[in-house]
Amino acid sequence: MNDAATLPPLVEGGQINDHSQGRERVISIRGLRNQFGANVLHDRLDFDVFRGEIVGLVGGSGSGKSVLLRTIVGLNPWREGRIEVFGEDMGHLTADERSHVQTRWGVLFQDGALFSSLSVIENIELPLREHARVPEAALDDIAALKISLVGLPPGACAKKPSELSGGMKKRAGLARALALDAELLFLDEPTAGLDPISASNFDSLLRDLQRTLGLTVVMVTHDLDSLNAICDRVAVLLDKRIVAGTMEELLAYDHPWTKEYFHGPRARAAGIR
Ligand SMILES: Nc1ncnc2c1ncn2[C@@H]1O[C@H](COP(=O)(O)OP(=O)(O)OP(=O)(O)O)[C@@H](O)[C@H]1O
Repeated sequence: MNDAATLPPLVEGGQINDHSQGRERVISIRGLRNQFGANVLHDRLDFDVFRGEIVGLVGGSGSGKSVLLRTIVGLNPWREGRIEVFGEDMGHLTADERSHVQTRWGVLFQDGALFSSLSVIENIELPLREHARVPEAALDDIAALKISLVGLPPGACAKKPSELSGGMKKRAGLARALALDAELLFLDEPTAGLDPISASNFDSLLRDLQRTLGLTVVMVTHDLDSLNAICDRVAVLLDKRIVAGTMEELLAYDHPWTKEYFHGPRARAAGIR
């Protein structure tokens, strides 16, 4: 793998060109280093995410995409660097401050499966019980609202996750991630394992929710169709750093990995050119 120094030049926040003007940074990372033993995953990594955008996070297998998401949400202690979310310095929060920040984001991780012993509605009520002071009588109504928001029929409420299709499970997971009225969503390969039609329906749902709720979304994906269809910008984990830009900027970016990825046959099949 090339050394980070060989990356064509970037501007602030790992961007190819500056898109920051007049925009609020919901996430701002500077100089991040993550390392497991001798395995350095992130080094001098900068990354900005602006309010209201959907950013697709891509990169080779094992390049550290999931670890980056887990680091931002506080599930992975990092070695060096500064991470701000909503302007809060994530390295220096009290327990109360951390718990408050956590109510402003939702996560749908690959391993964040729904609890199989609970019904769909009980799964969605969990974060409401844990983090919000919602009166018991209002829990069912709020959870039912979230279930309809993600396009699940009311009949899904009482079902166990095992009774749902793959696409419905993803929607239920999304409803849980949105239970606390999150402003920011972290999704780790949300369309993995879905057939192309269900994946495309999930993408449309995400785009609709992002528009109507004003969400900011960071989404790890291997799905070039999703990248092309719904992402405003794409962030590539390259040589331990983030290179972020619009699809056009990445298509023109001079690096062997991006050239192969964005100009390969799978990209062409997804309509990227
Ligand atoms: N807690 C940990 N301890 C040690 N190594 C870890 C830990 N978490 C992740 N790794 C290693 O870090 C590397 C990056 O993992 P990560 O899951 O972030 O990759 P990824 O880019 O999401 O890959 P993929 O696209 O294959 O899912 C892998 O080699 C993984 O084994």
